[in-house]
Amino acid sequence: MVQKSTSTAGLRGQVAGETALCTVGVSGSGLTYCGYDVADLAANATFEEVAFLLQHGELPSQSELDTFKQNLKQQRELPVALREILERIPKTAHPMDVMRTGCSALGVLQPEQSFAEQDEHIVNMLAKFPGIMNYWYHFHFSNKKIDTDSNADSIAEHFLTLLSQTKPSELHINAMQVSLILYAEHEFNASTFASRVAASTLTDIYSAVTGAIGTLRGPLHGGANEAAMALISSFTDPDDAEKGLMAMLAAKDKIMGFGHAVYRTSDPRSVVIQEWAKKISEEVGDTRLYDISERCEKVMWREKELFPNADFYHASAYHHMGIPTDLFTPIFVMSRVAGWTAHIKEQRANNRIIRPNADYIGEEPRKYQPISER
Ligand SMILES: CC(=O)SCCNC(=O)CCNC(=O)[C@H](O)C(C)(C)COP(=O)(O)OP(=O)(O)OC[C@H]1O[C@@H](n2cnc3c(N)ncnc32)[C@H](O)[C@@H]1OP(=O)(O)O
Ligand SMILES: O=C([O-])CC(=O)C(=O)O
Repeated sequence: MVQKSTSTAGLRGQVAGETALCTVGVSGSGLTYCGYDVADLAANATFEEVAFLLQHGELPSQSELDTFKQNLKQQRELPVALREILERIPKTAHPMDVMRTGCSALGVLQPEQSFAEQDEHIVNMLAKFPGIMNYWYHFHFSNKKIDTDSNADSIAEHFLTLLSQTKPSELHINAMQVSLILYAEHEFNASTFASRVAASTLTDIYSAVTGAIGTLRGPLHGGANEAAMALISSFTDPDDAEKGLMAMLAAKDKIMGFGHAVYRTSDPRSVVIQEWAKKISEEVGDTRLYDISERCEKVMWREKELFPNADFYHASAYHHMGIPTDLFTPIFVMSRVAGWTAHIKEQRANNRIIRPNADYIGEEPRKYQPISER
């Protein structure tokens, strides 16, 4: 069994600030957004309701939700200069680099001039991120300059419509709603903390979100959903997965999509997305990757007491929704921007620059030596 670290390396277990947005693992495994259980939200809410909740601390009334959705719809079209920038980013770029550059470019073209404008810029990012990803993707991979202004009712439907260039099925729209809700917020995870550190310098909102996107990109964080896809698709069937995993564990490899810095026994998001992964696999009539995933879960618990995190079952779910693997982590961005920006607002509302100390472990004080004497 893996010994879960009790050291404070990586600031593990340290309190680094206050938030009213989210609790993670308080009862060992739970997750709440502004007091609501994430499983309750995933079963009943839309992503827009959850984004509003994170931004305003309360669920919207019908008229508040209608106005919020209307504002989001009105901001979907990308400025010409941004489309030109996206066209110049090479086909070989990683889509997360496209998202990072797209967000940064938005901050150049439509800068946040004062914090009083922050809500407008949050709507701007929520509305435009699906278009940024899909405009670049279609320009390079289907030789099309797509219209990013769809009539879709939700961000979930809008993203899937732009990607497939057809009307997505209700099953896929509902699965994407759930996925966006599960990914929306997670307390002081690495990318959110990065956004709060940036915000604490009183920088603009696009700079703080650009830093967060770069932080989410890594395989130990959001990039794990893509790495989990690479893992499960490297196995031919569940028995092959068991054999392969045992070899990887013997070689002390990290198994992507397993383990967590805070949860100790389970990630409450995993069981929710697992159900959707099963439904979607059965709908396409191909449960091979899902069956492989289930076996991985069994082996990892038996061998290491490690459990699937939010990313693991997203891999087979997204794959069978026809989403290219490289776009998995950018979808995480389209959702987590709701959480990042809620934290940026919270940091700004009660700010002190985040500037911890370090324990010095270097050389004792010494005199400069001229280069001729070294
Ligand atoms: C949405 C998200 O960002 S969820 C996280 C996504 N990331 C991944 O799935 C990547 C794989 N997982 C990991 O690398 C880790 O579990 C992390 C980064 C998520 C958490 O890291 P930590 O807080 O350091 O984990 P923890 O303290 O529980 O780890 C203790 C031991 O378990 C091992 N361990 C943890 N996760 C794994 C894993 N997935 N595979 C193999 N061993 C693991 C660690 O290597 C460590 O062993 P060591 O002390 O010999 O180095
Ligand atoms: O909280 C973390 O460390 C990582 C995580 O699960 C998330 O950001 O969703």
